[in-house]
Amino acid sequence: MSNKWHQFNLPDTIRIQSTPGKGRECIATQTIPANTTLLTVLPYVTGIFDNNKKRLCAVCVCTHPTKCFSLHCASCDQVYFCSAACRDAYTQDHRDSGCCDILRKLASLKKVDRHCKSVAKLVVMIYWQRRTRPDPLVDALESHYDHWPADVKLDWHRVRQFLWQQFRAADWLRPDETDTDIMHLASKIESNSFGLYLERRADVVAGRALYLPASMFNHDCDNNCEVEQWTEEDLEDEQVSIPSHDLGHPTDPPQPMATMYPSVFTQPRGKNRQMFIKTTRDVQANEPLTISYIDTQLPVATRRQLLAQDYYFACTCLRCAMESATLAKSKKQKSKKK
Ligand SMILES: C[S@@+](CC[C@H](N)C(=O)[O-])C[C@H]1O[C@@H](n2cnc3c(N)ncnc32)[C@H](O)[C@@H]1O
Repeated sequence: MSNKWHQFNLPDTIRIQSTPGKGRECIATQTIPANTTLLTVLPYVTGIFDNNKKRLCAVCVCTHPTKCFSLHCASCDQVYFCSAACRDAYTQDHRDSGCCDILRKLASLKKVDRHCKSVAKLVVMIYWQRRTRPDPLVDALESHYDHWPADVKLDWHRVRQFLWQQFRAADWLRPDETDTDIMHLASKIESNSFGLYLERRADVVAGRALYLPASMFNHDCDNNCEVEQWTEEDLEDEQVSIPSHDLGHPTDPPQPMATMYPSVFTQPRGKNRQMFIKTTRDVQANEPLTISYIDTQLPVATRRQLLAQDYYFACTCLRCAMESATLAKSKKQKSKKK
């Protein structure tokens, strides 16, 4: 086993194995019962989507319970904070404003695909962060850049040029680094990051984050593990109850109390967005440990299409193989009948 895989800091219950057609995958080293938490990971880097940047704290990644945070980084205006403590943690880390300059320019870049912009935000943060907190695991992540179709590469053209120029001017590049390396990082982010959901709104993806050790978990349409995220605690402690008629017209009939939250909290609302990976059923020793990247309730053709289109791979799981074979057989029988 390569030494670099040990750097993923996985627990003793997991080893990494390289499997043809699947790359590296996590394997159970022993029998693991259902509902066992295998990993608890903090994000290496998080990027909140522009349309939710006021709703999620850029440091602890908690969600404002009802509206928007007002504290923000005055230098770039791209990141918002739940509390002065989170703002101070961020600005202390970003005292050198190079990151803010690039984030601000990126936000105002015109005629750029929104998805590219949101991935590029993480690229900037990783390049900035690696100057003080490099992590060799970022280099070890899998990239599918070489498989990107020409139209996707074209969508990226402007952002690619922008990042290359900015990183060069800021002196952030390693001596032999090229603009293709920047694109490989963009692809690694696409293939290895996890969606950040609004707390209590599991249907709204509000950003994405890299949880490095979790990036070693492959997809399976019959997965035996699941991912959970968690942040907030004591959410209710700062809510203020206001009689609703204070908010409405004085002649309105009396209403029950309404709950309000301040736009700046006295304490950080969370302890970063932790990710848990836990088993959903009993797993045998030497069995691959897998999660699902997509909705596994979908029919096989749709699942395979989504995985190819969004993740650039043809799923080699047993369920796909069996359902694809059944589908092919029934199509053959139908065409014979005709
Ligand atoms: C998050 S990474 C998982 C770790 C990866 N295998 C590696 O070696 O770095 C996701 C990548 O793993 C591969 N992969 C994951 N699940 C797969 C599956 N069911 N079939 C084939 N390849 C898979 C794909 O290349 C995918 O882009």
